[in-house]
Amino acid sequence: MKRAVYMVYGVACHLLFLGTFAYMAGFVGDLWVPKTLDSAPAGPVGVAVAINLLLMVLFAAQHSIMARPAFKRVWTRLVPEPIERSTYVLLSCLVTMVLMWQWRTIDTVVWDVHSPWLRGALWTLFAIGWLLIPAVSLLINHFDLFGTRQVWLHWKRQNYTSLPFREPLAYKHVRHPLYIGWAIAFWATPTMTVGHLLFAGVLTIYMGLAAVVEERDLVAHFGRQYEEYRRRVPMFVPLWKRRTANALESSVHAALPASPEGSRA
Ligand SMILES: C[S@@+](CC[C@H](N)C(=O)[O-])C[C@H]1O[C@@H](n2cnc3c(N)ncnc32)[C@H](O)[C@@H]1O
Repeated sequence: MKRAVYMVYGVACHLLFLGTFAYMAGFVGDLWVPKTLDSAPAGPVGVAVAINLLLMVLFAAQHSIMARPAFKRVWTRLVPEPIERSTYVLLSCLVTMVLMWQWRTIDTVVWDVHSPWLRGALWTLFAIGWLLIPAVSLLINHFDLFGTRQVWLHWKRQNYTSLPFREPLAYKHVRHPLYIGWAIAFWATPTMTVGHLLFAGVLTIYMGLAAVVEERDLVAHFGRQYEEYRRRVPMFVPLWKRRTANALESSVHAALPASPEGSRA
């Protein structure tokens, strides 16, 4: 009975993610859905900026803190291991929904592209970004990332086994293609407002920092294999010269507090 409940819970959390993701595409693109980044200007700009920053800090804190090993050790005393990832997914969806629900529009236009060709190209890029995210997650570990593999293994009375290091397709060229997909999805728009720019800018900076922290975990988890991968493959920009990239990454690493152990982001 418990295994069936976990299975249903895991699948429900996964489906909730897919729904939240689809809504978010409409939210960011100002398309189809009732509430979007640019749908309803409200109140003074200073207040809107403060609320939006607070929402994004909440989003970043939930995503980062809950992925750390120390947090998971305490957390799994309350939440059973097989549904730990699904619960992470559930809370990530809830935080994302709050962000979208409470988002304050700042509709001052930063750029507005008029050329139909360029508009078409930017919408194509937007679609590529949103398609790249599920595609890359399928390449690497989609069902593990969203917790359904964990409940499925539990359902079959099998122990959880972590997935091995891999370099499928895009991972041969950059170490964080998923974050590149998100960045494209956030930035590719023919009409950029101040609110949209704030959203894209803050979340892009967050992903840059999250990738650095995630890599410490990945080195701790995969060991030399990931260290060697880091030496060989650039972080975000394909063909980026390793020397420049290494210097940049080292300075970010130096600015962050030391982390002794590894986990999944
Ligand atoms: C949220 S995903 C983000 C992956 C990466 N930052 C990206 O942008 O593509 C994090 C998960 O990917 C896994 N992961 C990242 N790179 C990997 C690799 N080369 N091989 C296997 N797993 C990897 C980590 O273990 C973690 O569970």
